[in-house]
Amino acid sequence: MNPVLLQTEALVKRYGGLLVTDAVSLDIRANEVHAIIGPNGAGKTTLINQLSGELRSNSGKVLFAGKDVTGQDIAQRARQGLLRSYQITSIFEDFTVLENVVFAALGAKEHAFRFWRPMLGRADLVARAREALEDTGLSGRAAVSAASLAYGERRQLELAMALAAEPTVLLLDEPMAGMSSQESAAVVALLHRLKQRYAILLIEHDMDAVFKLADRITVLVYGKTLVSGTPDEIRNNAEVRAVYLGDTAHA
Ligand SMILES: Nc1ncnc2c1ncn2[C@@H]1O[C@H](COP(=O)(O)OP(=O)(O)OP(=O)(O)O)[C@@H](O)[C@H]1O
Repeated sequence: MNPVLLQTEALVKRYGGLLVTDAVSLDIRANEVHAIIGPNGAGKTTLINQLSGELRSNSGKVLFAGKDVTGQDIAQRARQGLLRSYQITSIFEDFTVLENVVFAALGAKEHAFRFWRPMLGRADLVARAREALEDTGLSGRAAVSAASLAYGERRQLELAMALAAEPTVLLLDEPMAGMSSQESAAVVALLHRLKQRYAILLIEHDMDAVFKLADRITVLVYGKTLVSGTPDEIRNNAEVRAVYLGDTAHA
């Protein structure tokens, strides 16, 4: 089995009396896509926020590459390679696609938020940014302003920005949401390639995409892990079919 890169131990998040993450323990291994699925309100986004460091947990642990990062904020975790796609830095509409990616490449490691334009003189960052654009299929749009991108292309740009920041683990919250079926298919193909290099935690409502991509699937219901297993195990689990997949389970 591939090494564990990210792990939670009995992670808990409460909002007042509402237990949103109920002692969740799971792990994400190198070169795998681990998908989290579950009904609306199951706590998927909350869990990803706890993993990225955007939300503090009430109890439990987050271990990244064997190190306890529970007390670290989002920037500290990002610098070590635990990256949530859209949260590294927001898109600057007036800058070009390439400039946005160069900025993400710089921002994750050096916190230098000044001298914007001269950054394009940094050959190492530009090379990394171009590679991320190539990976995400956006090379042809490098020189246009971010404001002119279509919705699907913006999601590709967010992914390119995460890649440029040199992740080891990518946290993706509904990367196909709002995309056309053609755009979704392109993202599925992209994530297939990316898992050769990274560990990916994927939250996605598109079950076709989940069952095509995931090596393991965890089903969350009311903040609790109902079951975790291979796509086949999940597809054939009677309880999962009853609470979530219903008749739409994909054969
Ligand atoms: N800031 C908050 N304060 C209070 N309750 C919250 C807060 N954020 C989330 N919740 C509640 O926590 C529960 C889980 O929400 P969350 O968004 O994590 O679920 P989800 O599985 O991602 O849902 P969806 O599939 O609809 O995106 C919901 O009942 C939601 O109302």
